[in-house]
Amino acid sequence: MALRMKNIAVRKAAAVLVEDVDFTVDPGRLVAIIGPNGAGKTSLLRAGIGLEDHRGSVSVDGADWASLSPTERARKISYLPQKRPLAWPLKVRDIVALGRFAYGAAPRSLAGTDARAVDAAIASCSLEPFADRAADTLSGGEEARLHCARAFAAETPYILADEPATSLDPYHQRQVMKLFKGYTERGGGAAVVLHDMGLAAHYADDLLVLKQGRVVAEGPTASTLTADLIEDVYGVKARVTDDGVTVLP
Ligand SMILES: Nc1ncnc2c1ncn2[C@@H]1O[C@H](COP(=O)(O)OP(=O)(O)OP(=O)(O)O)[C@@H](O)[C@H]1O
Repeated sequence: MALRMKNIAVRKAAAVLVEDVDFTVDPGRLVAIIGPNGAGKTSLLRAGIGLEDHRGSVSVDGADWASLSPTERARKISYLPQKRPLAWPLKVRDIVALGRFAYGAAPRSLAGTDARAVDAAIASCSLEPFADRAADTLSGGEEARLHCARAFAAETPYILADEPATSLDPYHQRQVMKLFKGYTERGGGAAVVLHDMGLAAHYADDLLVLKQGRVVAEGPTASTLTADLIEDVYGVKARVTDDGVTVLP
């Protein structure tokens, strides 16, 4: 049981965006994908779920991703894209209910399992006070939790999230990471693109480190995230301690 990507490569004309990346997300693990701007993190996630033309193969719990129908795929992996525009002023509860779409649930008439999944997702993301508000009235932190709730409502075994904590204040960044941690503690497998190495150090079980489209390091966070790695990948000096990561001036 795992989400496995093998030999993933993404090219656009002469540009190599991702080259020969192997990547596994195991149930119960939170993997942080880190690397500088343009390293290929988004391209890898998009290729992994078939949104980007690519070479290589993807399997989910033993099933070849290419052979799954759109509905089967939507029941396996939730994807939080980097850009998450809210096109309509829908109610928070109705947006979370979109997570049940792959089960045939109509947002305004949820029952049984669907209603329970939506209520649980709203509760786990502390969105009860906002459930009947128009989503375009939420603050940035509340909106980030809304997107997490939509993903959790789908009750997929895997979630891929592209920078879910970016542009949030430190408190809300931690809140969002705790949501993913809770999801993996309940048995889900999550891969989360992060730019904040402190968050990665604190919350991720494993790291996948990309640079110029290639994997330069991977493994358990504690042994993988070193000052040498940070200098090699980002070109900055850093101090890595049990308390976290400090990027030096
Ligand atoms: N259609 C395209 N043609 C050429 N290059 C592209 C195309 N799409 C993306 N790229 C380039 O591919 C590289 C990888 O982009 P990607 O968005 O995957 O990186 P990223 O690691 O997610 O970056 P960031 O941290 O800035 O979000 C970037 O240099 C980007 O400009």
